[in-house]
Amino acid sequence: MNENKAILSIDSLTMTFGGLKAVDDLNFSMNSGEIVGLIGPNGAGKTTVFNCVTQFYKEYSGNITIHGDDGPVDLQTVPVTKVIKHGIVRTFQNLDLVPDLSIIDNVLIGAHVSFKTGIISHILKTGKARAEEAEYRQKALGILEFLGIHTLRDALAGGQPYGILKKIEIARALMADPKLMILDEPAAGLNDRETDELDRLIYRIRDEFHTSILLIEHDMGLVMNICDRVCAINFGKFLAMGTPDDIKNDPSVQEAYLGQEDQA
Ligand SMILES: Nc1ncnc2c1ncn2[C@@H]1O[C@H](COP(=O)(O)OP(=O)(O)OP(=O)(O)O)[C@@H](O)[C@H]1O
Repeated sequence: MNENKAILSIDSLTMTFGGLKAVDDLNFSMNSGEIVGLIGPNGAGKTTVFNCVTQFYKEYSGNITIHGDDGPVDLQTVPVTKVIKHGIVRTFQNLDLVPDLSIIDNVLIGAHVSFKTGIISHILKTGKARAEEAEYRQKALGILEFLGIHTLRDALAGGQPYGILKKIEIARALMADPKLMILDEPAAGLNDRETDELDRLIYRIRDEFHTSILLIEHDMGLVMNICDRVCAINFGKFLAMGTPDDIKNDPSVQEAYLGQEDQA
């Protein structure tokens, strides 16, 4: 599925730490419904790109634009806490869950951004707030079912295997009805069976939730299997963007990765 309508554009993105250009005049864009992988050797600048897109870093130069239903929005004008309102959600490599809460309550944390009734109504548990909570609980259950972990809904998140924890984080992100999901190393820590399942899950998320997916992943098998297109960077600079086959055969990409092996 590729609707050929831009969802995210990155134009001349540069992010500097002291004297170091972590991202250096980077340009790429992705279309609605696309699964795009951002790859590059260690220290290439991938995480910095994610942190700029999600506005965790705001001191960048260049433009990052989300093309939502209401037209293009320059994300630099959007506070980090409001980025989710523009349909962008992110999962973290270091899972950001509350171990002492049940799985479903962890997922419901992702819904607070969408609540229409105010916080006071929720504290006072007014009828309207209770109805809204019930509606979101139902939605959370549906998402847990989609991910195949609904029977665990009342179990504590703490102590669950890594594969389950990752699914809880994905469930929480899906509560926000994302237009663009940003996945930070989704396969890290998963065994082979879980990684195979992740391939299919990412497709199902794209197709059933009508979202685009941008991912950083060191597991090249996963990247090459699932991505429609791959963007390769090194030393913060654009190297190449194309289909997985184009990228595998691109001399500049091969050289960047060989350089990394030489250092190892
Ligand atoms: N907060 C920071 N302060 C200073 N330097 C940073 C900061 N974050 C990243 N860098 C530097 O910017 C460069 C790009 O780092 P970044 O983490 O974006 O790369 P990456 O491609 O995500 O790497 P990896 O694959 O190893 O996670 C590196 O040289 C890194 O040391």
